[in-house]
Amino acid sequence: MHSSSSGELETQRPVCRICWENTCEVNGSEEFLSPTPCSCRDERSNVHQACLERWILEARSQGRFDAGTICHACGDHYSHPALSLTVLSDEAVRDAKISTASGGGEGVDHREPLAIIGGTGYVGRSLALHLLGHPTFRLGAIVGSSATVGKPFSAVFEKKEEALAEHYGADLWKPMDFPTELMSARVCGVEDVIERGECRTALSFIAPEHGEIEDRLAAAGIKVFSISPHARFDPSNPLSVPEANPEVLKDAVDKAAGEGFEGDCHSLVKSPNCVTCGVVVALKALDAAFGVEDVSVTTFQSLSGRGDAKYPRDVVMGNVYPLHGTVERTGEYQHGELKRIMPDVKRVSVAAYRVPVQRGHLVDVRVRFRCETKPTARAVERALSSFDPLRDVPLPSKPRRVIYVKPLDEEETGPRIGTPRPKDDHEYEGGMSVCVGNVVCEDELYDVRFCLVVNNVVRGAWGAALLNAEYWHWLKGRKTAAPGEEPAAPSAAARIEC
Ligand SMILES: NC(=O)C1=CN([C@@H]2O[C@H](COP(=O)(O)OP(=O)(O)OC[C@H]3O[C@@H](n4cnc5c(N)ncnc54)[C@H](OP(=O)(O)O)[C@@H]3O)[C@@H](O)[C@H]2O)C=CC1
Ligand SMILES: N[C@@H](CC(=O)OP(=O)(O)O)C(=O)O
Repeated sequence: MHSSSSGELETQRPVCRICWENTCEVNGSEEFLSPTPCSCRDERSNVHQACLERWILEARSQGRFDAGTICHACGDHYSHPALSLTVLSDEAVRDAKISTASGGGEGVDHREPLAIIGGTGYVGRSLALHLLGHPTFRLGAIVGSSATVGKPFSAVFEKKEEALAEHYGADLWKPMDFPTELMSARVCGVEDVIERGECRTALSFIAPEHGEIEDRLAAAGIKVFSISPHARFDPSNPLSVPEANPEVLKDAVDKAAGEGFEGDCHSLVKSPNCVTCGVVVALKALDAAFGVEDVSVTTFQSLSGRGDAKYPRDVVMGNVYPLHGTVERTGEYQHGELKRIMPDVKRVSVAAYRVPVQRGHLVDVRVRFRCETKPTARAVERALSSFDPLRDVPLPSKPRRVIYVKPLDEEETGPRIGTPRPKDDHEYEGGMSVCVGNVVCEDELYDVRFCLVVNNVVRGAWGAALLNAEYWHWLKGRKTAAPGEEPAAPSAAARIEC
């Protein structure tokens, strides 16, 4: 019980068992999960959903892979529908006996095997951890270059993680822990995947100069979902972010059905650049509500955006530098992709910078609207937070909230801290939600400006490819299960009157 300065006892308010506050320290909610997700009782039964999700992710990143399935306080198995993304069903975890292309393989696992191309890289390693608990896909093959083929995945994983942590230092870089569940996995080559024929779906995280690997897989009849810039601007390859342009994959599946699905593998399903993946959902939400005319984007991109390639420490530490004119074409990609996904936007201006942050890209977005009467900041926030165009489509990796709108941090004592911030705001819903804050409409040049944090490794990389794979399979399932019956058409958010 708290006591006030006058010595009077204040009425005790229930507190969350994780943050020890009534108001959630993650998102300001005062609601506790109800019903309680485990057998914890009395004062331990109260828990904010966002706090629990954050705790689960932290525990998992420290190698506790049963976090999210079992409550570490009472030992009970979690069951709560609202925890669908981060908390795995008991069944999914029990069944998660990983069989890899060259080892493991005990037990029956009915989930579809996925090949991860570029699986030994930064994005691939992060996905390998996540797939341990995925309800419909399992790790089928970890594919690397000739430098790593045949090696134990654990040795490659740990060596690369150690190298990054040593290079950037513990203050900046936190390595991922290797999961014991994958101890028997070995790295394999692309030819192994093609010859074995077990994996019919591949997620590709490969540099553009090795893009022919994707073409070889496609030619072998394997459906490839890729984040690589390779062939990303080829109009025959769908460029898809399911919440932003759901019609693109839907059209592709309709077309594939006409060709018999197995014959469709020639087209690669592409996700855009990591920044585009985040910015485009916010812009689509605003376009549906107010009509987007012009967009200016300035990015502050974290170091993990370049995977295992290490920037010289003395250049990046305590520094910021423009990416324009360097080998990194990130700004150029964002410009072209925004124009392709939102062809009605008139003018797009992009400037990209690299900053010494491990994970999470911060993006400053400025927009001019088409609507005559300009919206208030609150109306913009409402349009963003209510955006849910796939609400009727049940995909395991789809965030419950596509966009989290964050109010300013308000502390009773001490100054307000500007928000959102990459370090603190990149893990909503396991990194699949985009976080928006700092929404300002009093600007002399633009109708609104705001900041956005996108998790470049999850929402901007493997999560983007995985969501496309899930959506593709869902659309395909609907198509083959009930010919003639269309999946519920995802509709854009309702237009909000200005
Ligand atoms: N990091 C991020 O946040 C994002 C990255 N991307 C894009 O994703 C791709 C991968 O990114 P990231 O994981 O960060 O990169 P990394 O450099 O960390 O990983 C590269 C991967 O490619 C493999 N590889 C390299 N050469 C070959 C080859 N000749 N044949 C087969 N495999 C090969 C590497 O294998 P080996 O270990 O054997 O060398 C490794 O698995 C890039 O195109 C990047 O632009 C997109 C969005 C976000
Ligand atoms: N290059 C991006 C990551 C990415 O999205 O890759 P690409 O631009 O190759 O699609 C970054 O620096 O953060």
